[in-house]
Amino acid sequence: MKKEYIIYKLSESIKSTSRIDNELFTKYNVKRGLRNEDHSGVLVGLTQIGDVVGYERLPEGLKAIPGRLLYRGIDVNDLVKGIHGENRFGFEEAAFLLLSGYLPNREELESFQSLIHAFMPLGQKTKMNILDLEGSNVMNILARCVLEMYTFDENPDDTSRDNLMRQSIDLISKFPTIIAYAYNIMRHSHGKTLHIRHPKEEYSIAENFLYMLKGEFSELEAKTLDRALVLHAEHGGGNNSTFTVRVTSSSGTDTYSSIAAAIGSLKGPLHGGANLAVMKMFDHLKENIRHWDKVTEIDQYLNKMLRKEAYDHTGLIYGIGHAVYTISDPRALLLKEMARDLAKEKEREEEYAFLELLEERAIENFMNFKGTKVNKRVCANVDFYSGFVYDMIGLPQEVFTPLFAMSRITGWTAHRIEELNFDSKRIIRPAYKNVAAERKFVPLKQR
Ligand SMILES: CC(=O)SCCNC(=O)CCNC(=O)[C@H](O)C(C)(C)COP(=O)(O)OP(=O)(O)OC[C@H]1O[C@@H](n2cnc3c(N)ncnc32)[C@H](O)[C@@H]1OP(=O)(O)O
Ligand SMILES: O=C([O-])CC(=O)C(=O)O
Repeated sequence: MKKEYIIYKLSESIKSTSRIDNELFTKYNVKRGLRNEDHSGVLVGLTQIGDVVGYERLPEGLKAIPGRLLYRGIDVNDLVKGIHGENRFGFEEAAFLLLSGYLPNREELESFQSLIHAFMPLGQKTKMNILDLEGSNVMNILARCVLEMYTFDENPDDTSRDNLMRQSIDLISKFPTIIAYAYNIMRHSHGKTLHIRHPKEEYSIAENFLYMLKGEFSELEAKTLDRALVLHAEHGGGNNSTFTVRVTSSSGTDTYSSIAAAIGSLKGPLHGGANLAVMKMFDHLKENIRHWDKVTEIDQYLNKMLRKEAYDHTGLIYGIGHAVYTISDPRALLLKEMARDLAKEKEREEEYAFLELLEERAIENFMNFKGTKVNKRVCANVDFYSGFVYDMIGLPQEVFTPLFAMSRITGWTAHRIEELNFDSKRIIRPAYKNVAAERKFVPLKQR
């Protein structure tokens, strides 16, 4: 048999082997996607790190409320506005808060920042290895670099508290360097001059990232990036990538394996990869909708998308909808404010107005399209405006999802530490009901 034919035959078999009737999920009370009938998540763990609030639980059922996000009990709105009100960079502080459970005093913050600076440079060998890592996707290169860090760690498998904390701070510090270098090396493979800049001690993580990525940057760009990093740092234990960290950590595996798995999860377009998917979709809509302010034309196109007749034929409008938030995602509101202000500054108000109208029309068209079949409101999520913000501060699309990882590594490591350190921990192992019939083995010559 030709190799194409055997692949075709095996792939055809998927049609029947992966078909599972919808009614069976109801019959066996299976919580699809670990979600209850009312769309709320199945409770699978307890945490003290982050709280994602989208509804109130009343005796008569769930009541949707405007979304709130808390890091170690502190509202993320207050954190962002508090730090930026003091005109400071805040991502390091958010990382400290998530890892330790409390806000650092000045001396603790300065020591933590020094530690980050000490960990930020890559060893010569890692640098050379990144040069060698061919690839066209920074998330993929990042995951491979993380797996490589295992080799350079003298104590990679030790899950004691001290070692976990050291590894966590090392990863938080090195992600910006790896991502900036990986992007520049990728550009280099397309014929551009290669710049490998050493991180500077006087710079914050946001400034260092911009410096290593593109050399020159403005104060506005660095502060904007810093704010976006604070906003993406943590989202409870249930989001797909953090849950991946918790699942893999519960088996006792090493930090690098667990974090590489989380990077893979975040890359998906339904999760962190949506920030890139939104920008690609936006580029497409800018080209395919002639009048950016004409509601009927926009509605027509969005409906075609929902019917899987246009764009990528998935039926999805990226950046819209969330597993927990229904009325609003607090991060999207802040990013929208940032997008609006930057658009004014960068004279891109027409594009901003189009994106804002797309948000409104997407929500309305989704509700009309699904009708009562989906008894849930949708709202713009964190990924709806972030790509536009990054674009306006001169960041290339290739680093959009890596930036999410560069921030979320803080939440991931905090959750890994928690998973490995609570007394009543247990390996995460849910059940799958087999719904296929049992069959007899048939000897090869009788088939
Ligand atoms: C950082 C983050 O991860 S934020 C999320 C980023 N992802 C995106 O922006 C991708 C687009 N959005 C989505 O795919 C979804 O809204 C998710 C993955 C975020 C949440 O998914 P779920 O919790 O399963 O959504 P929910 O239970 O509300 O879905 C209900 C129905 O609406 C559909 N739906 C949800 N969002 C969308 C959307 N943006 N476009 C079209 N249909 C959607 C679902 O496919 C589902 O349809 P079905 O009942 O026919 O299967
Ligand atoms: O919570 C989720 O499902 C996804 C999300 O918004 C995040 O991880 O930031």
